[in-house]
Amino acid sequence: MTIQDLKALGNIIQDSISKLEKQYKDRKLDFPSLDEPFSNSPADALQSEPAVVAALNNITAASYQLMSNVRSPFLNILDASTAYEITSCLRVAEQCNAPEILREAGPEGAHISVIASKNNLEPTKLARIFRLLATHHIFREVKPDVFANNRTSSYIDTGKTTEQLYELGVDKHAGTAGAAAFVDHFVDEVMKGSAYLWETLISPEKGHSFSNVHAPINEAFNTKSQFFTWIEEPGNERRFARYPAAIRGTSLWNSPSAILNGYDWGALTSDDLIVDVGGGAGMPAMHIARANTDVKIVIQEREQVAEQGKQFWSETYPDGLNSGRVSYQVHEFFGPQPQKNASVFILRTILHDWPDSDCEIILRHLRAAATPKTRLVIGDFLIPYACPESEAGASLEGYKPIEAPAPLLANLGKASATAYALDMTMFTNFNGQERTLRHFQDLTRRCGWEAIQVYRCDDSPFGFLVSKPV
Ligand SMILES: C[S@@+](CC[C@H](N)C(=O)[O-])C[C@H]1O[C@@H](n2cnc3c(N)ncnc32)[C@H](O)[C@@H]1O
Repeated sequence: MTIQDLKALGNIIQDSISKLEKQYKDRKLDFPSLDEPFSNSPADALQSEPAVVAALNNITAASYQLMSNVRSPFLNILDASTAYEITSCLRVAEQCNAPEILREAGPEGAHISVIASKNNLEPTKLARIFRLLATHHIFREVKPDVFANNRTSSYIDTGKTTEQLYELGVDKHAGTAGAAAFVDHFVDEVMKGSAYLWETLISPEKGHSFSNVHAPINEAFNTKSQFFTWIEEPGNERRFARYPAAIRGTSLWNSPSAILNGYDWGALTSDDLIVDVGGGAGMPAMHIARANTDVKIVIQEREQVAEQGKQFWSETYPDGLNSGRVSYQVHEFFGPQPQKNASVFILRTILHDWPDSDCEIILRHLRAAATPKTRLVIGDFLIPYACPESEAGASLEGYKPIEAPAPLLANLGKASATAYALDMTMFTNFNGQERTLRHFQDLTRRCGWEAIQVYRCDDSPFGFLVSKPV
């Protein structure tokens, strides 16, 4: 990197800010302030517009690349070596219900002793934890030892009162979109599992294995159970209870309409049936059901999760279930598929949970139940390389590699980082993985499906791959 390259990065930032300014000015809005709590305002909603997303991605990628260039290698590597401290501190803040306590305190904030006493914790230790977070722009220290929410910290506010939260046996995440549960899952079992990545790689038994019980989480928690079995075992009650809410949170990592752009749902009629295989609490299905009020949807899940899902629907969109248009079916996807007349099978964030050999079993069962008109919609990250794709890339209708202006990394670096973090999470929990488009094309072809189209929002590497039976 030369001074010219630094200037080029600076120019990308300047240009992108000018584009943002125009988008906001045109609508007579101001850009949301980091100091203010998140609200579902028009200014917030504008952040999902493709032109705005493109500018935000360029700013994110360029500023992180600029920062990485100008800092000393030792400080860069030290930051990377201690990133887990942010994770640990975030866990404390979430467990303490700090976003909710600070919402009630208002913009003036609350002295750390308020958070400490509500949680029976030592206040000076807690202040240091919140100061680290504030230094990373999560919470604000408005006066010495007085903290307030900011845009980022308030995003994991469940909206519940502190009185509700400290009631015995309360389900903190019930009825929420899942942001806090998502954090809670990552900062607990995923972080602990991830700490054993190296031990797993060098394990004579697990290192070269693609078995679903040879994941870092198996090493970390000394268990031989696959993740979905393990999380239902005694001792994991809290983890299991929050898991469906955490999965709801996966609908927040790109614009809420991403699933709606994932297929031509509007073309489906009341004669059509969508089968959401491993549909979880059914957040993506709920988006589809609200947008297309004709189509029928069956959400298939394991028994306990189906019960959790029904509970969530009855709290948030009871009409879906009451009208009979949406229903849950208990089904394990490693067995034969009972729905033989589906227009669409959805597998959203399912295949990334499993190594290839397990995905093949799932895909073959769906293929056996497919009619010639059935379409398979796989929703997962389509992992870009960190270099220009050229001959390594795949091509398919609707697929275009990310176009990053030089000298940005070809995959937009920090702006695409979630995809790679999720890839490592899939490794950690399941010995699963996120896949490139070509990997998906090969995998589906082996199971009697032909990939025909990609639908992807421009805002992230997350995409929807449509296949037809061959
Ligand atoms: C990552 S979640 C995805 C949920 C949903 N598709 C979504 O995108 O929100 C994976 C889901 O697979 C379900 N699952 C795991 N093993 C299963 C099995 N053998 N049969 C059916 N569902 C299973 C889990 O209960 C979990 O809800």
